[in-house]
Amino acid sequence: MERHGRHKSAGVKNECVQVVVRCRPLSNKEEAGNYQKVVEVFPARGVVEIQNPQEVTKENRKMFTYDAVYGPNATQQNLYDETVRPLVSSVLEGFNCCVFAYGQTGTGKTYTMEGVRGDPEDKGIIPRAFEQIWAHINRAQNMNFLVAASYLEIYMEELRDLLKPSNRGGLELRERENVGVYVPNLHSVLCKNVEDMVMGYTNMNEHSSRSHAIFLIKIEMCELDSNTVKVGKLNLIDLAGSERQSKTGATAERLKEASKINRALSSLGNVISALAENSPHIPYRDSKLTRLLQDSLGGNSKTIMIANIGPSEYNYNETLTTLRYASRAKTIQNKPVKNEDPQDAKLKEYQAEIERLRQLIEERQKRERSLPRRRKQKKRVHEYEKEEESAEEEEEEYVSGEENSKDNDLLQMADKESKEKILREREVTNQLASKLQELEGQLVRGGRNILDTYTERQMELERKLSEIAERKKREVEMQQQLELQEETTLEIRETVTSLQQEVDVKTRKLKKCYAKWVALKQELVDTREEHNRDRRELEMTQNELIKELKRLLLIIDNFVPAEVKSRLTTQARYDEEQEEWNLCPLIAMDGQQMRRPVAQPARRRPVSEYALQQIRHGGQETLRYRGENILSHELDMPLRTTFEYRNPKVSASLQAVLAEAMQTEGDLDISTDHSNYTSQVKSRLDKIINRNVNNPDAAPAASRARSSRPETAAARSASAKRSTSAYPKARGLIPK
Ligand SMILES: Nc1ncnc2c1ncn2[C@@H]1O[C@H](COP(=O)(O)OP(=O)(O)OP(=O)(O)O)[C@@H](O)[C@H]1O
Repeated sequence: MERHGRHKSAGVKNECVQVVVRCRPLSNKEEAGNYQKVVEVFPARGVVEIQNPQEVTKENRKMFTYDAVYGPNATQQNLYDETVRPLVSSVLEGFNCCVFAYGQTGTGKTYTMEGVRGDPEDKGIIPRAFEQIWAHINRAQNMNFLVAASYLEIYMEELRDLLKPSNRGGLELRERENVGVYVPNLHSVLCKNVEDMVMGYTNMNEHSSRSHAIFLIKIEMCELDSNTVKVGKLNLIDLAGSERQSKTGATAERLKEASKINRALSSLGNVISALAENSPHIPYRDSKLTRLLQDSLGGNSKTIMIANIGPSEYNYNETLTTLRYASRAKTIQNKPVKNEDPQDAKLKEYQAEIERLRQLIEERQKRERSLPRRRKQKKRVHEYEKEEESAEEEEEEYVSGEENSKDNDLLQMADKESKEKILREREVTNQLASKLQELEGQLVRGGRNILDTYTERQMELERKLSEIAERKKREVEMQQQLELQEETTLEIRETVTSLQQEVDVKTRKLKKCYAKWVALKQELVDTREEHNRDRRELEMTQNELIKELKRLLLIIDNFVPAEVKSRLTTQARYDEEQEEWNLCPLIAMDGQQMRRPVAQPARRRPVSEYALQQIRHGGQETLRYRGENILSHELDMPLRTTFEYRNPKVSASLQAVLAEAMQTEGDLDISTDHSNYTSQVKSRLDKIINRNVNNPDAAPAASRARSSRPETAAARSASAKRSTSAYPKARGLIPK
């Protein structure tokens, strides 16, 4: 739980609002009413637990953690020493600090802030803070202090001066940069000692428990050696009790009052929530209370919120609300800054004025002292002059006697005037001296208490107390950290348990999966073997089929005419369903089926001569030759028509060979029988071919003439083929 020492901007240490919860004992009334306690506090851990009285189960207990928690047995001294004393020490270092007590009516806010008057044991925070401040001032060496106290209340959104009741009505809130929110005409009393402060405080008008009472202490401090000034401010606030309207007693006036108080308190709640949620808009301006607390909540101040609660089941809802508010307030961050050398410090003004008055008085006193001396000197000079002039005086006795009496008169007059002047000067000096005394009286000189052994022991005790407080705070923090860690450990343990269960389930699943995997693996082996068998069989079948195909292709290539073959390739379609090959009709370019033209049914067929003769001779066999169209049968379109027929081309070389065979060595005897003629031609051809093979240069002229032309690659391969065979191959046997 890192609550202190968080830095936000360079140089300024952010500090969270410190939240302390104090639970009072059951009141006599509550005990008499036999109300149950629903609140339990654990100061060592900083924990408060609250149980819903309607549903008493362990799950219904709500737990809240705070910076410190005090139960019914905690003393005022404990609370002060552990939480407020360090804060007041900060005031004396020049910080703005604030302590405010929040809670439902009758939960002990006034008891905590003021305590029981006249009972030194039960003194509250305010009188104890006075004591601490003055103990510090009385011990501080070489320092001047100016201590001012004000006391005001906010009642139904109206500010009232509790130290000067005549000041009522005219008080307003103002805001100034570097000063913050302040009340301009608020009466403040300059205190010279602790008695002044306590007297002022105890004699003041008592505030209503339905108003917010704010005690303001401003301490200006000046170190005489360095002449540096610091200003510490302490706001001690006893808020009005938050109360349910149903519990207030329902007079119209009371309801109006309660609703106004609640509005101010709810605006305080809204400010706390907005700050806790880091909202961009903080509604400080919603009420005078929140405006006054502006610096204390989220501003330049160190703040302690004391949330007072009661333990009774009767107040369960209000207590829960207070605990929730307090919990939210924990997250509010303040930015306390030391107020060093402020421009508006009165102390500096006072010191300058005192200095000025001192110098003035000194000058006047000097002048006063010098006046009678001057008068004596003047007298002596006058007597000497008189002796010098005595001789001449005898001669002119009459005249000089007259002048002498005049001089004496003048001297007497001067004496009288200077005496008056001296008296006047003295009077002014006395006035200045009394003013100086008054100003000096308002300034408090530190270090009045001589550092005797008692004071030293007291200081030591205070040091020890603050040490103990610090340790206790650390203990609570550590305890809270420990609890957090325990919680985390528990969570981890739970997670581990759930993980173990998960592992068990997964192991079972894994085993099942493994068994399946083994079975599948075996199946795979079986399937693979079966597949191999099938494949071997299929390969054998494929080989057989390929053999058969080759045989059939050989037959097609060699014995099926090209056009039939072409028809087969273009028109043959495999019918997947019937698993057989069919010959489809030809499809024209336009996608239409090509049909053989049919004879026009209306036109008559030409009748043959034979048929005509038969008709003439009255033959009965003419039915067959009747003139009507007998071709109703649809035939396939031929691939070629007779128009497309071309004579087979005989290659030029063969033609040349044949021509030579026909021309050379005389005419062939065509009259002889056919076999003789054929053998003659054959022997001639053999001769020519042998000659051509042995002597290619002696090839016929036509052939030579062609070979003299540059040979293309195709021509070269054709001639190579020609040379391998003596005869042109039969058409049907030419390999495709
Ligand atoms: N911690 C405590 N120990 C003993 N008595 C307490 C404690 N807290 C409060 N009380 C007593 O409870 C009563 C109510 O306390 P107090 O008047 O301080 O409440 P309050 O919150 O200020 O009420 P209101 O909002 O009406 O001003 C007083 O009699 C007071 O002595």
